[in-house]
Amino acid sequence: MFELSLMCPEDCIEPVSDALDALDALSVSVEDADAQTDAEQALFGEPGMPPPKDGWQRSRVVALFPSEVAAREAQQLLVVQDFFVGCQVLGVAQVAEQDWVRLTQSQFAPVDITPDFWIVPTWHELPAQAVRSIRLDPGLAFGTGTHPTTRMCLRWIARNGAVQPGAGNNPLGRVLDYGCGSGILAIGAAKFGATDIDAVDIDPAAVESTAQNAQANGVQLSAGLPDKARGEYQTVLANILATPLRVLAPLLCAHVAPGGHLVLAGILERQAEELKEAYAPWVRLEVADAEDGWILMTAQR
Ligand SMILES: C[S@@+](CC[C@H](N)C(=O)[O-])C[C@H]1O[C@@H](n2cnc3c(N)ncnc32)[C@H](O)[C@@H]1O
Repeated sequence: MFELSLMCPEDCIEPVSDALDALDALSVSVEDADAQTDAEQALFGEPGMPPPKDGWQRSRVVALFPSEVAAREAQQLLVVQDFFVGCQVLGVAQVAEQDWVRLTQSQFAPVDITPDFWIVPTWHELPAQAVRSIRLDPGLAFGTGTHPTTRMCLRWIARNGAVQPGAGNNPLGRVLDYGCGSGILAIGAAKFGATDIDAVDIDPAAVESTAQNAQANGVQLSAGLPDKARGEYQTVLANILATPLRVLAPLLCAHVAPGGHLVLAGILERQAEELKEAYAPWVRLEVADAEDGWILMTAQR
């Protein structure tokens, strides 16, 4: 394949990108031409929302074509357009062949939650020390075990789910994973002996992914949209973000059985007080763990 690289000011990015699409480019990407230099500029947008601007004042636009002829034809047509004034052709170059599957897979290694509890991609051998493991491949839903918020929840499950010798029922009891993403927390709870588990998410793709991952791990759980959460649970896990967690406070607390545990993640250190206040009418939240600026907050009803 061949890529056509252009330099464009911000106000030309949209017409140039549209024209490249119309010229059958396989893909069009826009990068900060000053990336990795002192002039680099971050463009922050809200998760799930479009970026605040089309690009940077000096943007590198790269279009991929199946052949050199197609790339050069696109170049010839673009340079005579009115909107191309102010843009510049950087060149046409062949893209080296890569094993993309291998390259992607190499970025995901097994993750240890505790010395003997691991998250392991399916293409990896199980580490010898993995007494318990979750087999999970990166997919559309959040939760591969690499994010500190997920890891802290899983560490809590490992600490609290291990059955003491001679003890009867599993201490996690009935479990609700609220905002289940890939289902990693619900599956983790199952791996630590929980048998009655509901996993819910507002995103239908996450619900689908949770059901598939549960099946691949040989565990039983019930995945669905949030209205699938019914009644009281001994353990309620919610790794979302501080703002939705504040809004969800009455709902989540209503699902915690008397004596049960509430486990919240997705909270930054500086947000601890606002979360404590939001949950104060129902429970007393405490910081139970911290990693890379994120905290885990828990409470018992
Ligand atoms: C950070 S991910 C956590 C995924 C997984 N539980 C983990 O710990 O890795 C948050 C998930 O919460 C879901 N979510 C966000 N707001 C929600 C809401 N109001 N109700 C239910 N799920 C929600 C998102 O769709 C996303 O899948």
